[in-house]
Parts: sequence; structure tokens; C-alpha cells
Amino acid sequence: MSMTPTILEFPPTSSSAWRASTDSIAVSLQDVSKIYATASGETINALHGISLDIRAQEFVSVIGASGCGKTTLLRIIGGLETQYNGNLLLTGSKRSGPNKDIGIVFQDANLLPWRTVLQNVLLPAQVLKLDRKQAIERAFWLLDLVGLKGFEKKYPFELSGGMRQRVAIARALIHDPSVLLMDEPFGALDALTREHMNLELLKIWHSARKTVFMITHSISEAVFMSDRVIVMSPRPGRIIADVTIGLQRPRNLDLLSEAAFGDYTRRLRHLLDGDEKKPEGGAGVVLGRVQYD
Ligand SMILES: Nc1ncnc2c1ncn2[C@@H]1O[C@H](COP(=O)(O)OP(=O)(O)OP(=O)(O)O)[C@@H](O)[C@H]1O
Repeated sequence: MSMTPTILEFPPTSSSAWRASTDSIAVSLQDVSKIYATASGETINALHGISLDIRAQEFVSVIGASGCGKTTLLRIIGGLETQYNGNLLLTGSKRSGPNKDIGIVFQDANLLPWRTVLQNVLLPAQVLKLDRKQAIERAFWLLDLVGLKGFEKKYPFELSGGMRQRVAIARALIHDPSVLLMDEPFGALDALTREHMNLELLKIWHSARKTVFMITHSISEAVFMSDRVIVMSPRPGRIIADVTIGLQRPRNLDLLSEAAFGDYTRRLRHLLDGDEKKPEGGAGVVLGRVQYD
């Protein structure tokens, strides 16, 4: 089987005002592989030969079967996993270990129950010893941005799941990182709240101008949110496709019923299922230029 990922490029249709990504590379993974050694002496080949460039301010999602190494990849980018082969470059410099220029949101908001919303958001600023007055100002701005103005003094138990996750997003952005990593951030939410959070996150992404790398199990969420969707093979995780999503921005929920949206989700599902066929008679049959290996 070819190791080169399928590249699908579609004509860019984004309006210039919403074209967030720049030409500079924010995150570069070069031939990254990861083998876990378990306590029983068994080895687990989690990732193999991952090479990926993410442009500054780009929104990139990754999809793949359970256990294919998505979280491992995110942990490597986030500096939480330092034992791996290959290179990680963040804004051009080789990195290993925790990085202040990254914010991470996990599936569970993990708020400290004894701290208020404001105090939770301020936690990384305290750990990083940032100027308190500026951090408080920024926390208020972020809580406004995530739609939680007026909730500063509430405690986590007084919030819904979606609100708690919005606090987690504000907390991840308090130190103004340029890269936001999200591991199934809305996986625990009901479908309606999830759609709402998708819209909120797009607004936040646009206002805060971050590079976003998001893991999701939802193909439609990946298409709706992203500039590109990375498709991974089952373990050991490899990149099998890198699909540019050329849908107009700004995006709203009407997009979900558009034909082009359905075409993307169908194609990604086929790639995940491994039944993407090479078109007979050359490339370019669906939605513009399509290049197959
Ligand atoms: N600390 C660890 N020690 C040993 N094996 C691990 C460790 N962490 C992950 N693995 C294994 O590595 C593989 C990839 O795990 P990972 O969590 O990255 O996958 P994933 O794609 O994020 O899965 P999911 O979609 O279910 O969250 C899995 O087989 C998992 O069991």
C-alpha cells in the first residue's frame, strides 16, 4: 500500500475576510513515529511516519478509528509526550516538552470545583506567573468571547456541560497561545449543544486568530469547522488523506444541508472505510481537482 497520503484539493471559495490561515507554518511534524512500551513488556506501534504541516491560523481536524493514535499525536504536539521518533517544529523551532505557546482543551473540562469560573480561567496565568491585572482583564474578555459574561463568580456545578467546556476554552486561551489543541472538545455534549458550540468555536477562532488542531469523531463536525481534515489509518496511525475543505466562510448551520457539504462528508467516510476508489480515466471527477496516488 502506498504510504503517500491522498491529497484532495478543492477550489478555494472562502471570502478573503474569513481566510484565516497565513503562509507561515505554525506546526510541522516530520516523520513522527511513536511506540509505547507497556508494563507487560508488549510494544504498541501507535503512530508511524506522520508528516504534517499546519499553517498559522489554520483550522485542522483529524479523524480516524478509535485507537489510531490521534490523542498521541495531539500530546506530542502539545509537549505532553516527549518520547517519540521524528521531529516537531513549532513556528520553525525544534521543540520537545511543555510549551507556553500552546493551549489544550480535553473532552472533559476538568474544572476545579472549589474555584469560581474566573479563578478557573486564571489558573494557567497563575502557574505561568503572568501579570495578574492583565490576566484578569483578559479573562473577562475571554469569558465574554465564549458567551459567559456575568458568570465569572459562578462555580462549575452551577454550569451546564456546554458552559463548562466554554470555560475550559477560555482557560486554554488565557496565556494567549498561538496554537489551540482540542481533543474531542464537544464529544460529551448533546447534538444541539454541540452544534451551538461549533458555531461558538468558529467565532472564537475568528476573533482570537489561533491555529487550531482538533480531534473529533464526527465527520460532519470536522467538515463544518475545518480548513483541512486529516484522515488517519487504523493503528499504527498514518495519514492516509489530507482533504482541503473549500466551503465558504463564514459558515452557518444551513451549510449542513448543502450538496457540497454532503459530498465532503461522504468522501471522508469512504476514506475512513478504506473504500475510496481511484477514478477511472484520471483525476478531477468530484468538486474540482482531485489527485490520487
Ligand atoms: N500510555 C500508553 N501506554 C501504552 N499504550 C498506550 C498509551 N497511550 C495510548 N496507548 C495506545 O496507543 C494507541 C493509540 O492511542 P490513542 O489514545 O492515541 O488513540 P486515539 O486515536 O486517540 O483513540 P480514541 O479515538 O479511542 O481516543 C492505542 O492502542 C492505545 O491503547
